[in-house]
Order: sequence, then C-alpha cells, then structure tokens
Amino acid sequence: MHIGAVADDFTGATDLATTLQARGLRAAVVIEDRPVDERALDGLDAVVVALKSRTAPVEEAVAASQRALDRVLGWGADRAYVKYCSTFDSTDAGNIGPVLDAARERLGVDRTVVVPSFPANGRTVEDGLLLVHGELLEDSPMRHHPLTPMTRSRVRDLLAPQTAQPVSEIPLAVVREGADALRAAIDGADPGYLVVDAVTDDDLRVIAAASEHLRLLSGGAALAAGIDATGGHGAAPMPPLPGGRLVVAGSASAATRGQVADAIAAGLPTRQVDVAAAIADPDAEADALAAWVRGRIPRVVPVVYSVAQLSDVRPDPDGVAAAAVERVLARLVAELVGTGEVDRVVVAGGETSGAVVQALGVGMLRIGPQLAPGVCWSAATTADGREVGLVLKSGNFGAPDLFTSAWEALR
Ligand SMILES: Nc1ncnc2c1ncn2[C@@H]1O[C@H](COP(=O)(O)OP(=O)(O)OP(=O)(O)O)[C@@H](O)[C@H]1O
Ligand SMILES: O=C(O)[C@@H](O)C(=O)CO
Repeated sequence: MHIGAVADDFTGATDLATTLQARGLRAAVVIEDRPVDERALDGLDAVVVALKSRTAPVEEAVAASQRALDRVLGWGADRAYVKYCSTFDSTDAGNIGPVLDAARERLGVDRTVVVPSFPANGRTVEDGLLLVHGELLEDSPMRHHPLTPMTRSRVRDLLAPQTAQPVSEIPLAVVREGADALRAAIDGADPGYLVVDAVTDDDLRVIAAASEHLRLLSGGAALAAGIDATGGHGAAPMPPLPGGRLVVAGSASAATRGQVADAIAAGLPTRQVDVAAAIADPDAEADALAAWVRGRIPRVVPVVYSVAQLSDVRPDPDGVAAAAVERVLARLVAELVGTGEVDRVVVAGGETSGAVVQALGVGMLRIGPQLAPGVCWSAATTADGREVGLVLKSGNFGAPDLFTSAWEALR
C-alpha cells in the first residue's frame, strides 16, 4: 500500500480518496475504528481513514488520529498523509497542529509540508496567504462558519498557535524553480512545518515530486493529485440501486446554500429542518421529516436542508443546535435506508456526513464515479446489510446543480 491517510472529516476522506483514485490509485475509505474484512483491503494502493475529529477536543482528535495511523501503517502503508480542510478549518485551540505533531513523532520524521491549496476548488496559497476564489480566507464566507469561523488568512498564523514546532514558509518563486530546488529548500529549512505556496495544479505536482522522500505529507486533497501514480484503475463499480433518492444538507456553506437555492428553483420538493423543534425533540422532528419524504419518493428527489440563508444559522455557542440538526438528519437517513425505501443519498457537509455515516453503521466506502473535484459517489454496506450509494459533499464543493445532476452518474 502506497498511502495511508487520516482525514479529519468524512467528506474530506472521500475528497482525498476520489483524488487518489483519479490518479489511478485504487483507494477506499475506512470509517473510524470500525473493523474491516482485511480481504477488502487486498490490492488497494491507498486507504483513507475517515474521522470526525475536526472539532473534537484535542486529546480525542490526537488519540483517534494515532489509532488510525497505526491501522494504516499496520496494513503496510509506506507513506502517511494527514488530510485537513483546504480552508484549514480549525481554531487556535484546534487539532491540526497536535495531530501533525503526533504523526511526526509516530513516524520519527522531523518535518512535513503544509499544503491546503486546491486550485480546482478555488483555494490557493500565495505569499503564505490562503485565498478562496481570489479572496482572503478571512474575507470569504468561511468567516461565518458555524463551528470554525476563519478570521485570519496566513496559514503560518493559523498553524503556529496549535504547535510548539517552527512553522516556515516557502514562496511560489522557489516552487516555480522546480522540484530539485524545492526539495533543497524543504531539506534546508528548520525542522517543523513548511507552508508551501501553490496556485496551480502544476505547482502541486512540483511539490508532490519534491516531497517524494518525505514519509509524512499533509494538506488538503489536491496535493495527492500530484503524487506519481503508476496505476490506471478506475472507479469501483456501484451496485444496482433501484430505490428512492434523497438529499440532506446540514451545511451552511456558500456552495450548499447555492445548491439548495438551485434545487428550489428546479422545482424539487424541499423542506427545511425546524431547528427549534429539532432541539426540543430531535427524534420527533426526524420522524416528521421521514413522513414528508415518504410522500414523495421514489418519484422525485426530496431535499431536506437546514440553512437556506446565513440568517438561518442559529447562534450556537454550546453546539446544541448543531448536534440536534446532525441527529435529525442522521436519524432520517438511517430510518429510510433501514427500511429499504431510500438507497441513494447525497449528504452536504462534513460534520453532517459523519453523523449520517455513523448512524448507518457503515465500515468502508468503495469509491465510485467522480461528480466534481473532490466529490464522488461511494458504495457502502450498512450495519444491517443494505447496499447504499452515498455522496458525501464538502460544504463548499460541487456545481450549483449537484442535487439534480448527481444521479445521472449512476445510470
Ligand atoms: N440552523 C443551524 N443553526 C446552527 N447550526 C446548524 C444549523 N444547521 C446546521 N447546523 C450545523 O452546522 C454544522 C455544519 O457543518 P458541516 O460540516 O456539516 O457543513 P460544512 O462545514 O458546510 O461542510 P464542510 O465541513 O464539508 O465544509 C453541522 O454541525 C450542522 O448540524
Ligand atoms: O479540503 C476540503 O476543502 C474538504 O475536503 C473538506 O475537508 C471540507 O470539509
């Protein structure tokens, strides 16, 4: 196995796995500590362990990441990849630094690159500053993220409070000199973390080539697109899925809000989660939503969402609303998949996807056709043996019409 990766949320895990698969590497996602039949790992070039650790308490995130790393190394991975968000979602007390520190120690290495850039999704790093579609991260919609509001843009300033290790920057000019010059800069820098500028996919290919000797990589998923692959393997075949279809969106991100608006405009049946009702009695709200969905499937694709506009986000310092919405959407999907009424689900949002996949009791995701950079279908078997197709969509990924167009890839 070439790559063993640990991703801090579930959409990030499928983002990395589909990116590796597009390079011709056979990749799959393993869910947290769930046992897997090791025969299913035979012939895989890469395994990504999906964690729900982005906003977990630091000790929990580090412990879960260590267990995941031990697992992939035990499965024979030559190299490790710590995957975080391309918008570096974290807080000053956050988990990226501690997880990287622990991974460096586990692998006995003194440095790694830090490369959140994902040009195909508009995230670039130049002069050490993270830009989202050309706008500073702190001026982008990420400023209003319900769990990890991003109010600074310099990657070094975001990482430094999370680690005692030095954080240095390698400018674009060095990357553009090519892999040999960049490798010399990486090896000559202080030990610790090296934030490397990258604006284009070519820059990422140079960084991947210059980092070939590093046993630990870190970044968003796009750095993986530069990994030298000799594979040529396509997407895993999806099982026949004749049942109902459903979209659940717990994400408040700009792209998801656009996709919700597009679904409304396209005439899909849509219904908003009642957050107050969800907090009061999440199971009753889930049951009410399930009854509404049942009245519509399998003819059409119902869309259950929680945020159409930013003013729908409830001030939530204790995470009560977030947990309630996650529970409602997870129970809704588990109920309808459990009865066999629904077998294809598009889930928008990383935390939301984590809650849904946990509720389904899925152990492994086989990576199917790609729908957009970082967005793909995956096939899974639930704890009670149902076959299901899932799209775990990062909040800010995918074209506006994703909720109407995603199904075509399964025809
Ligand atoms: N109306 C609301 N008020 C407060 N919190 C909400 C509301 N609706 C949803 N949430 C919570 O906001 C969080 C959104 O996070 P999630 O990771 O699912 O989406 P995202 O951040 O857009 O996606 P990604 O992490 O992939 O970028 C979830 O915990 C969800 O339950
Ligand atoms: O890297 C990204 O932007 C995504 O995979 C993600 O992690 C969003 O949750």
